[in-house]
Amino acid sequence: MQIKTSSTMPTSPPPAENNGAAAAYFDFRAAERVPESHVWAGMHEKDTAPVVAAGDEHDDDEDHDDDEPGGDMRDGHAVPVESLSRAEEQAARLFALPAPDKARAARRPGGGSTGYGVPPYLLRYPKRMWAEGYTFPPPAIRDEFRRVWPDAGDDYHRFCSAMEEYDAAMRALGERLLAMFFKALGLAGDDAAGGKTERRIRDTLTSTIHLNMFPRCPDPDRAVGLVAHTDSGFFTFILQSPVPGLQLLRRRPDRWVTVPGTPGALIVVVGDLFHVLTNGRFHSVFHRAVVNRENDRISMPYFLGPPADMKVTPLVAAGSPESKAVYQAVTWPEYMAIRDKLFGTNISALTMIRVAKEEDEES
Ligand SMILES: C=C1C[C@]23C[C@H]1CC[C@H]2[C@@]12CCC[C@@](C)(C(=O)O1)[C@H]2[C@@H]3C(=O)O
Ligand SMILES: O=C(O)CCC(=O)C(=O)O
Ligand SMILES: [Fe+2]
Repeated sequence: MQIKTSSTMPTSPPPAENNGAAAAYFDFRAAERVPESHVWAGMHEKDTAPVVAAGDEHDDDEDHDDDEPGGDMRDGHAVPVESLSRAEEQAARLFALPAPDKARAARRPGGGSTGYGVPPYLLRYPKRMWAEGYTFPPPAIRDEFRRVWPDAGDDYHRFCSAMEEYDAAMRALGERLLAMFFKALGLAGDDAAGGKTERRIRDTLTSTIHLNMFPRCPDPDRAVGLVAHTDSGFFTFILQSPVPGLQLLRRRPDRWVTVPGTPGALIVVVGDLFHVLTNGRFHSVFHRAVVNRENDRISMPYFLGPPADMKVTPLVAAGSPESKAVYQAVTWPEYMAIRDKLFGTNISALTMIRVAKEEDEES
């Protein structure tokens, strides 16, 4: 395996026992120290981007006005909040189950990303992260969680109903946000072509829920909850809880911004395929999760993206100064395959499908 040279990459080879798709998680609860298999050197050292708290940073070249696309989501009742807290509560119950119960639902080799365990892409890193995870597409909830609760009792039903409600709320929000993004880009449905594309994308949106549990950590400076990455799909909703942990990378100068632990706040993370779809006008964002000494943290990122067979083609607004697509059309699986091939290099998969230079650099 190739070892990346960037400062956030550890340099020792992966522990062999962690390479299986269904590798069991380390017993975080019992850990009094961070074992070598989970040590990420250099993560929080001076050579990486400094960390600031949201609100403490100043940015002169960006305007924060009331016309931002998400502006009118704030009033009214965009999201049923009880559904979100119920889902969080049920996610916590899932992770509190005995290890063998969770292990019954382990990812199956070749089973894609569904199941309990490290997502395949993250397994390629030589070190493990301080997290447990469970990934599933919402239509599979009932089948998937029979593996955890084979008796299909009350716990099973409570869990499944909570996840289904969470799915309904997030999907509705995703559809509304997509409409706002299209409007903001001047691609809204007034003209026939734009409207048709918008509808086609909205009506075929696929979603994936990834439940993360980041256990409290005896040495948070030497561990990583989730290594820096961009999401590959269109966009991701990340509900915030009182325990902070999500950090976003702001560029030029690079610094990690800690998202405050505001319960009920939803962060929208733009992914690579939305970057492609909007022809680079919406940028995908690097983000990561850090861990802390005191508290467990649960997150439930909700990923929205195109169906596997949809070629994502850059949308170029009529009458905009920019007149040609700067990215090649790709499907999600094609994009993942490119990203996978580039693992261990410092080359972004977006660069690989760029056909013309964007005016701003992407180094
Ligand atoms: C729908 C998705 C989105 C996935 C793949 C699949 C299921 C799991 C998601 C994550 C979650 C953790 C980071 C990431 C980078 C990973 O390795 O698995 C994400 C990835 C992506 O956004 O590319
Ligand atoms: O837990 C978080 O805040 C980030 C999760 C995330 O980025 C992911 O799962 O892709
Ligand atoms: Fe992410």
